[in-house]
Amino acid sequence: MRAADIDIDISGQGSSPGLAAASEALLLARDFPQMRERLLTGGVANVTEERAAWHSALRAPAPTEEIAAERQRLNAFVRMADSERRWRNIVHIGIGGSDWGVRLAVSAFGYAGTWRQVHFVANIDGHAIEGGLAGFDPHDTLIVLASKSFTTAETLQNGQRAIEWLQGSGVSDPYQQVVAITARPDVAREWGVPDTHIFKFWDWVGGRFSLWSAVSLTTALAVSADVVAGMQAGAAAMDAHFAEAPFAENAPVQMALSGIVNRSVLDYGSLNIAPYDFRLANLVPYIQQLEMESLGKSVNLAGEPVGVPTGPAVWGMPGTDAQHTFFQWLHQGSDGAPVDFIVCQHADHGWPEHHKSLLANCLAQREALLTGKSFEEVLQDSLNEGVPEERARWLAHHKVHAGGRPSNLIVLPRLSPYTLGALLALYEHKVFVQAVIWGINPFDQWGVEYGKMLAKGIAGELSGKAADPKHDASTTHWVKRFKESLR
Ligand SMILES: O=P(O)(O)OC[C@H]1O[C@H](O)[C@H](O)[C@@H](O)[C@@H]1O
Repeated sequence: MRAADIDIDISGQGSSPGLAAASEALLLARDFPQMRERLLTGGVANVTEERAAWHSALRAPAPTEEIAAERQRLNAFVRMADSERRWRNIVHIGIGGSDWGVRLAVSAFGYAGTWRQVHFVANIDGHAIEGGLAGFDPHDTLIVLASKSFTTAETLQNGQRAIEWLQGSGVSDPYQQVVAITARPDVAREWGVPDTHIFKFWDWVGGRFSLWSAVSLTTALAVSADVVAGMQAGAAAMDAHFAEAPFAENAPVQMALSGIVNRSVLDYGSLNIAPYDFRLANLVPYIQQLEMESLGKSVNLAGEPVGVPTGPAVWGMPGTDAQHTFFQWLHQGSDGAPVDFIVCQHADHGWPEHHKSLLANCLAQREALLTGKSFEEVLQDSLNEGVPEERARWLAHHKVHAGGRPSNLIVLPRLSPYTLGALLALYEHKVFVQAVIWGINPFDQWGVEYGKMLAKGIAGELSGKAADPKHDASTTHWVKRFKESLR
């Protein structure tokens, strides 16, 4: 299958004419065409939060006037900063969707260094902001605060520290060195950020889709505005493919269906992402957030249990590092996991022998998982090497590779903003199709909200508020103990 310049080989997944017919019937029974239409036209796709999930509008070639105007403002800001050679350093402060996408784009296209240095600060751990500010000249640093809600504790606390750092360093007008990107411009204004430094996005952009919004300002400043535009164009091409291609040739649909079989029928509990590209290390956490926040649900839209296992745990690491870390588990462990191999046909460096090895490793790992090696084959290998038969038979049990482990091979012609944008949209739509089939809302994240709320309560207790009597005994013990050490 080919979609937006990307080849998607799903021949490593189970298939049969019966399965294809049943899958199509299931999609229709779930009103998939109508649900897709609602998603792509800005209807209320996120029913529990009563709003659209219209991130596709942000990359449409002809978006709304409001979106186009905000894009122009952002590009003008980047042009101004570049022409005046302002801000050698950027501290990008944001977390989750306000972080991973930008980190991914900057590491993918700025891997060989950028003239502006960027530090990403997400974690509430004070060491993160300490390291994020270290080594930068405060007079030549731009602080980018990226938060859709402008209420996220990590981002606000880290942002406060960064502003104090500017103030404490004698910067004459610190807020001229602060930019806010948010769906709550009013709150950013209350913080003191000037209007010209506030870039807006909208309530209907889910947090994990923020990459498509003005949050990509950091990408534009660190690498270039062309990267942002290229990623948008690639994602828009994948949107068009998703909207128009028949089910049998629709890459997100087909990837979704095999993922459902792997999870809900074959009972694989996880999905491994193996980008054979050093530049795509941050693709793993990006897809991890996309899939696990979206599909980490077990009730359907009617509020009833789904009844089958839903979204898998997503994990991974770039190959070939992964081969020396956990691939043994994939080859011979008792559980195994489907693997998405992602690789570029052409490299952008000047050492063809490295790329040859990379491609060979990618294909070899996939083949080993797929075809395996039987008892008879490994036995014969040992006998050919002269191993005595008794030992060879014993050894063969250890060397057997069951094979039959499912995988996808996703081949980009080369890593460009266009192909990366298309790849991300491929995964987004795959996740959407799976949510439709399982009947769940992929656009909310109540578990994250619950955790945030509890943390806020405990932070209050650590600052002296009365302990919540509803805590379990262990939490009560540790709140008391940490409170003492914080005095
Ligand atoms: O952009 P913010 O409002 O600060 O939110 C940052 C992140 O917060 C939570 O973790 C949500 O689950 C994410 O989806 C979101 O991206």
